[in-house]
Amino acid sequence: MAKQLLLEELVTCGIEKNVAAAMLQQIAPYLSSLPAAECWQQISQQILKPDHPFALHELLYKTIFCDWDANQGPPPAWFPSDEQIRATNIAALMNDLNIGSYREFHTWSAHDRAEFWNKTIQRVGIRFRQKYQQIVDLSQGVEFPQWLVGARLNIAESCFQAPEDDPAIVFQPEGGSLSILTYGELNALSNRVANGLVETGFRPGDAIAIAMPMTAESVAIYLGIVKAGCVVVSIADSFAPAEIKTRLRLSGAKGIFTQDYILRAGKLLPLYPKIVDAQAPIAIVLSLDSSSSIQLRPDDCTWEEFLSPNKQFDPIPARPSAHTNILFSSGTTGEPKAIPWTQTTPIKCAVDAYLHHDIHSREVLAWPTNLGWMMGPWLIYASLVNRATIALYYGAPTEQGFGRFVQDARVNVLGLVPSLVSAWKATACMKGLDWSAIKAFSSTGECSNPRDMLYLMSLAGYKPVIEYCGGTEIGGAYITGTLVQPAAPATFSTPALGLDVAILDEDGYPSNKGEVFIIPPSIGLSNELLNRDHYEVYFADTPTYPLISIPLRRHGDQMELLSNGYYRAQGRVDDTMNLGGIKVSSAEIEQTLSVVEGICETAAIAISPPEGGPNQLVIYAVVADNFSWDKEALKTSLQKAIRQSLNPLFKIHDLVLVESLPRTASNKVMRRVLRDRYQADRPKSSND
Ligand SMILES: Nc1ncnc2c1ncn2[C@@H]1O[C@H](COP(=O)(O)OP(=O)(O)OP(=O)(O)O)[C@@H](O)[C@H]1O
Repeated sequence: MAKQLLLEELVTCGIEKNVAAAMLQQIAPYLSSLPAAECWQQISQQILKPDHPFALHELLYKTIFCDWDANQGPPPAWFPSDEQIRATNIAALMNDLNIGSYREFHTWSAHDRAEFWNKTIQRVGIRFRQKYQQIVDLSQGVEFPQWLVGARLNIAESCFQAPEDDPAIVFQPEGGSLSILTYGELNALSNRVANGLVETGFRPGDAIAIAMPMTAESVAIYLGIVKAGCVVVSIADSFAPAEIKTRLRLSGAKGIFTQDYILRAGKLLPLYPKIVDAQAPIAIVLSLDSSSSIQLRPDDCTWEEFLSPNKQFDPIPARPSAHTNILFSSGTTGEPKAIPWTQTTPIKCAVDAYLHHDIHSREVLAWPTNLGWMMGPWLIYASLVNRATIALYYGAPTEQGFGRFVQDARVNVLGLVPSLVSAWKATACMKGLDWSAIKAFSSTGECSNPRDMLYLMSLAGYKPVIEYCGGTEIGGAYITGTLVQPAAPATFSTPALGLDVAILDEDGYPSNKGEVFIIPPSIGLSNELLNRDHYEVYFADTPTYPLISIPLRRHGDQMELLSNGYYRAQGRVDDTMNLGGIKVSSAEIEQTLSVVEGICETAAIAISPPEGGPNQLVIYAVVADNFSWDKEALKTSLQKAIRQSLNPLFKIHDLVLVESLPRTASNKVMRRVLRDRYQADRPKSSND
């Protein structure tokens, strides 16, 4: 089919008629002469600009790829050039190993895992006090691997190998200006923390919590705790006292670092009183607002009182399996799990970042998060082990101030959760900024939708989005992307290097769509849980992969392998529904609905009717502020989208319009809460 583009179509996107005419003249030769991929490369890099209306970006993308086979998922919106590929860390390693193609490289990494980790540990320069005699001992089975046998290390030491004067952290308080903490300064500050801990009476192995925003100080505190041989207990600052209390109890924390207030969108929110309500142990309190003299409990002390003047500290070496951090999963599917990270988990963070995000020394990496979510500690190791710079903005990432920070700090890799992009798209607050320093985005936390990811790519003149899916108990990703492969919005191009995945159907046979299992072992995969039986949670009753008879590790996600070898996330196994005998994931329905005009976001849930019988599909939807909707008309549009793109048999039973969707503290939609809410409200809201 010849690609056609009409002047009126450009004008409808908001382009002035004479500008549109000139643009059409530029575009037409590409459209008529080049294959789709090349045509898109030319147009996306040379004609489309971040300031053009997004409707124009979308129109051109759809027109150019009008013949694209939808079984392959969305078409790529970024293609690496040979020069870009040659400059990557992956290419350097492939060159070393004399491996010619990425697929071959992944196969090698998954088959010769010991050698993969041996090589990458050397590449990123992990420091050992005593080197390992063996990379992995699997004598007790892949479910119980012993990594780096015989080694002694303190992983914080691997964070300080950049020149002392290089920037370790670039940061900016809300309304303030950019500041830099060098590697030398961060090292000295974390040593003062480690000395402070020893002087206060803490001993190696003690668990010490951090409940405060991710700031230059909290990064120094994190590294100081690890240097002292203690264990960080990461608690997100947004939690209520009861949740903080549970996490302190589960981890047996003996002390806590916190802050008096948090500044968010111009408001001072008290944090220390929440710590007191949680009956936390001895607290070391940083002060955001020096004018407020918050009354401390008798045993608590201020940051200034706590900090040792001694800037030298010899980090305590430990076994590879020693805990460094206790994290909690987000609890999307139930009670959060208390997951210890060992001295080796950070190696997974650093190696993923080195290979998949292609982090080089002195590059700047931003990822709005908190130490309470795995991406917080991940960001520390991903940046510092690779001698790069962490970029921290203390204000809300939903506002333009954040975008300006990304511009001014010359951020090279910007990570985020998909809901942040929806917010930026809804308010257009990131328009007009210069994000040209960005070389890649990364999205994690929950399923993204292709439209929002295309929008994100367009904000920086088309740079790839590395989808990054894993979990707290993985220390990184099990499935992701690279900078040596084309990037298609909201898809993954590869299982993570150093491991492999298997997608199985309900009967345990390999399939293109179904539950995804991890083929272990890998550095980063957890070996213990504090509040559950690790083997029961991840290995008991999992199928054995037919061809290789290795026990598979459960993760609870649904995945689809597309015909071009890329993957698409389908949400959690628990969010899968059976509609009229056909299995479908909520994520698939939500992705389909995301393109309907006026829709900001949706959550699809299945409800069992009280009288029994097949599940019914209920859609919760948030609509755009400026959209004048009529519920029945909207329901018809949604139904039409499902009929056209998914399956005419999936009938929407009910549409519920809401202001916002319930989310976990880490921003994940809690469909189980919606299911409970709908069942409870059913007589009122159902249209039976
Ligand atoms: N890029 C992504 N695309 C799709 N889903 C993602 C992505 N990144 C993360 N996720 C989802 O988040 C999960 C990991 O989150 P986390 O470790 O916080 O555990 P959780 O599953 O949310 O919590 P719990 O185990 O307590 O239910 C993944 O298994 C996946 O379902």
